[in-house]
Amino acid sequence: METQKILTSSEAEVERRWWVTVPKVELHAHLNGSVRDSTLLELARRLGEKGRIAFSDVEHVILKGDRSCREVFKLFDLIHVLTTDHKTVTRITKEVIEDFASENVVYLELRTTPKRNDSIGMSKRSYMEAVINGLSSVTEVDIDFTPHSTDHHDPASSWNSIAVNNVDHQGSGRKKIYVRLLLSIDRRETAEAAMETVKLALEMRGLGVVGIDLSGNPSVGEWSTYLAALQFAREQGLYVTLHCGECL
Ligand SMILES: CNc1ncnc2c1ncn2[C@@H]1O[C@H](COP(=O)(O)O)[C@@H](O)[C@H]1O
Repeated sequence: METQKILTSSEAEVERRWWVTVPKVELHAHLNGSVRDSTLLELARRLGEKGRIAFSDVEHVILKGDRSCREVFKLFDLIHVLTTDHKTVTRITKEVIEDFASENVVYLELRTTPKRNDSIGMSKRSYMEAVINGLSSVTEVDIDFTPHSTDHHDPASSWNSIAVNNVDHQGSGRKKIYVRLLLSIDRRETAEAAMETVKLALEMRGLGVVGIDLSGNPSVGEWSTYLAALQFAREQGLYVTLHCGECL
């Protein structure tokens, strides 16, 4: 039987650094699941100062290591309270891309749930505009997030008013990351909201949207609610990814 060598901490650190240098493809990143702890703590502290949350109650929740499935979805609810405004969505998108690139991810499929929040004038569309603004504002690395083919480009689309900026300093020796997007349907959503997300994804194909994701707490909702939207997505040529029974 093969025995596994136990690494000393300095050997483990050498190995970790080596893995960072390896070019990688990341196919399963959730935007709000990839936010820096330091950013979450900063946002929580700010909301605490405004009296909207008790910072001391959430600090340990953010920093906790191992989490049960229930705790994971509770944490997502907290993260959404902290991040769901246009400015912060733009900020976290930029940071998440730069973090993946710094770990030598060269191709990233980033998924996120377009969210509607009438109290702050947020629609699913304006949420996604904030994401695109985040991609456009990446400065630390070169980024390619719009396919160069114009197959799905509609010159009359209102998305044209968004400043889309593929930054590419060819030959500069800078890191480069290709980013494509998936729009997620949360299992708490209605059939109508799911369909709205699919239609938004179709409009955004020229902006690097390649698919639809069904995610959210697996103990919530019925498959039949999303079926029509997912079938429509497939008929229209979008890829579909499903979370299924990862934890119960
Ligand atoms: C066992 N792992 C998982 N199973 C199911 N859904 C998950 C998940 N991990 C993340 N999400 C989904 O992604 C959202 C956070 O990112 P966005 O707000 O979309 O950017 C979570 O609220 C959940 O709906």
